[in-house]
Amino acid sequence: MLTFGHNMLKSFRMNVFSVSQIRDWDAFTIAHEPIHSIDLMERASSAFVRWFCARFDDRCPVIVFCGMGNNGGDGLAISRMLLQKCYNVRTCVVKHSPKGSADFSRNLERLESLTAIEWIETAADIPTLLSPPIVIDALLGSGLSRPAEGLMAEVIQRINDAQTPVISVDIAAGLFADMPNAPSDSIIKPTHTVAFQCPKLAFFQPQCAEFVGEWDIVSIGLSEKYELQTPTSYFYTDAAIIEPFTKARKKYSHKGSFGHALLIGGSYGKIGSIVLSAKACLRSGAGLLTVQAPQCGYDIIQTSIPEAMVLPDWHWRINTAVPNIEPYSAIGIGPGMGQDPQTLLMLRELLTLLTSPIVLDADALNLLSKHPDMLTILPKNSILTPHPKELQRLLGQSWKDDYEKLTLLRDFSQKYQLIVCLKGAHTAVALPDGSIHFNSTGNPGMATGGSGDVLTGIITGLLAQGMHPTDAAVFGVFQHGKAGDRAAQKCTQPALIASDIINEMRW
Ligand SMILES: NC(=O)C1=CN([C@@H]2O[C@H](COP(=O)(O)OP(=O)(O)OC[C@H]3O[C@@H](n4cnc5c(N)ncnc54)[C@H](O)[C@@H]3O)[C@@H](O)[C@H]2O)[C@@H](O)CC1
Ligand SMILES: Nc1ncnc2c1ncn2[C@@H]1O[C@H](COP(=O)(O)OP(=O)(O)O)[C@@H](O)[C@H]1O
Ligand SMILES: [K+]
Repeated sequence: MLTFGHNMLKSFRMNVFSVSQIRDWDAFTIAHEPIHSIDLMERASSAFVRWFCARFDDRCPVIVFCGMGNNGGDGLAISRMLLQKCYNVRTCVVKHSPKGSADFSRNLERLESLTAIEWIETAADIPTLLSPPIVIDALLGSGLSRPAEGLMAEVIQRINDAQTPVISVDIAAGLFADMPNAPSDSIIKPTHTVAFQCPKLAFFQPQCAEFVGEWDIVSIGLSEKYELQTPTSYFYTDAAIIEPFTKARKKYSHKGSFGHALLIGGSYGKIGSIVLSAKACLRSGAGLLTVQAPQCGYDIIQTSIPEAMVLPDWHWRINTAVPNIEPYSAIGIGPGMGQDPQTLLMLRELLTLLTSPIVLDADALNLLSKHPDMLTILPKNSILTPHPKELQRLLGQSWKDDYEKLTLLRDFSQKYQLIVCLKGAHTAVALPDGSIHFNSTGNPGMATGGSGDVLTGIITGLLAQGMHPTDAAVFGVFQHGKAGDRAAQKCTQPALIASDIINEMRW
């Protein structure tokens, strides 16, 4: 029955390192490649310039704002490279320190032979950005050690006021890469961030959205060995995830080879939820699907998804019956289910019968929140798919910022040994080993009723086919977003509805 093999997660994730790890990674590469730090800076800067030139031609005037650390050093090298490509470039350096870093100083010498540097030593020196050029922000990078203040804060403010495209080198000036800023901090609001080698934790935090903008990663060839040997708890799931899972079906396989899923949900007025889950479950490749729903859903489900079998509850409006779980290879429960006391009894009884992981969403999560004792009887590696409000209910508390939210998410997942997919723009999948996997796909068009029901169906379908629960969660979240992206391309984000995600599912 196991068609996908065992936990393939290791082969398809990009590490998200902390600032101190990035610094060590840098040093490791310099020592082991070996390469001089100035040449590594040259490599980083040319990677940025390649990205930049592919998007902006040399008719766009460019103004590069530099600090005096290595981020500023990158900025100086970028200025030089753009000048050599005949771009119209002004270079301004904020004199925030008596002395620049060694590689900043080397790059300053190299640039001074090509052009005049404009030093910003007081607010009066800040150039007016009237006919808006493109701003490259190389003021401060991952070496930020305190919030930007004084002259630096003033420059940041002026750039933000200019309403011009701003491209941040590595990370926006003033933004901490892996810890929260205070609301009053001065931070560049870039249209785009071009980060070196790996994303920063801040890129996945909703509270940092305006300080990140759109973002891309450019490779600067840091040591692969370091990446493999250095433990981290944060990962980014990119398109490489698809490859280990794209296996052709065996010639003599049959519907029994792909599992039998059971979905439980729906209630009077909310049968549509379980219909969406059911369609997505079948599209995920499950061999057979049974849907348990109240009587009122019988005709609706049989008519809208003839491929699914229906197990009607005796109750007209709600789910009450505990199913015989023996025939099923995976169970998903919750979409549109309601929270009637009789449904609660059914859920509680069902949980005591389980021996393998289950998928829980929506009202199943709300019932768990009200009766947290049930969390302890959930099979290890069960998959919960809360949106932030549902997570808050599960935790029984809120969080002061998005960083604390991640800590609470991880603690919860580890305490109960559950997989928790916290849904959002970069859905965060927390695993019982303490790792958190941020998703790369999806778009705001998916912020529409029923999108989450589709995800429940997908993950249940993957689990039914024998996929390891961690793979089913991370891969399912990725494919859900990917289908959403295809759907948005076809019908635009505002017009996207959950059914479009199902129609764009392909493996
Ligand atoms: N492995 C990588 O990712 C590489 C990174 N490089 C660049 O190096 C950058 C990191 O360089 P640094 O560590 O020099 O860091 P920064 O360029 O961010 O600057 C740090 C300097 O600014 C000072 N500083 C910190 N916070 C300040 C504030 N709020 N106001 C004023 N001054 C402040 C510090 O005391 C220090 O002197 C990266 O962001 C990236 O641009 C590349 O040059 C080479 C490879
Ligand atoms: N801005 C966004 N960017 C990317 N994905 C999003 C965005 N908003 C919502 N989604 C995705 O859409 C789904 C919404 O789920 P949920 O909130 O449970 O909706 P519903 O309960 O209506 O089904 C989640 O998978 C979420 O990750
Ligand atoms: K920067």
